[in-house]
Amino acid sequence: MIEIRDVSKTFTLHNQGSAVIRVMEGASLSVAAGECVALTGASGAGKSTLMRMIYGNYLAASGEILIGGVDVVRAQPREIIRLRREALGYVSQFLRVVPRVPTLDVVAEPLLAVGVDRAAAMDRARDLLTRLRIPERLWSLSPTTFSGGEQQRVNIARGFAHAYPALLLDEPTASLDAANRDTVLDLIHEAKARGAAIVGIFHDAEARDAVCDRVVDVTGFSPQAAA
Ligand SMILES: Nc1ncnc2c1ncn2[C@@H]1O[C@H](COP(=O)(O)OP(=O)(O)OP(=O)(O)O)[C@@H](O)[C@H]1O
Repeated sequence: MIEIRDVSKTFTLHNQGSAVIRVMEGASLSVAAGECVALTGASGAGKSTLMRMIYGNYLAASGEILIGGVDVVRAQPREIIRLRREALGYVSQFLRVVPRVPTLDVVAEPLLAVGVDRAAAMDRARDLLTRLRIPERLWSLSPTTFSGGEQQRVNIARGFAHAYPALLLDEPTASLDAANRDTVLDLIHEAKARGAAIVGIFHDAEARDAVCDRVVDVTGFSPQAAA
């Protein structure tokens, strides 16, 4: 479901004499439906860079990144937007808060965007907010004023609302208390059980071991390793 073939990445530093730095070469990885793969490697090894290339925020210099048949490397912006709406979810620790939109709508929005009817979308949003222990009195408010941890949990609820076939997780359990961390691990297990292909970065080794089937060290994709 997520197929990465021979991907390389360079950065051109335009403010430093257009210096070109090669950060990745020969990155290949295949993640099947129902599988969760953790990216590991020391700080600076390229975990976030690979995740950003899969999501289409960074453009790979060469290679292919196939998500449900769409090659993210060659896709037009319009196709990437559709892919993100329908097939490719991304859960980070941080919520991009839109002022004045109530929390329930923030969580239900990805479902409404794919045509789920409003009542069903709201039911799913309520269920997720309850499971992630966001008090009901906050549901009608915008998360703008919420605590960091509350915003993180709203973001997780939003990220798990729609059943994306491919899911990227960037430290989804970081700084959560034990009960909410367990809920997130349950949500990951449920996503796997319905067939999601998942790639994640987990600094929490216990959480990683609880949900991941495999670990891939991106150090193996560094240009030195490929040389
Ligand atoms: N926008 C950018 N411009 C230039 N270099 C970048 C950019 N993004 C990442 N890099 C470089 O690419 C390399 C990999 O960085 P990346 O953030 O992917 O590492 P990481 O494994 O996610 O690290 P960490 O665990 O610290 O988050 C680093 O050498 C970094 O300096």
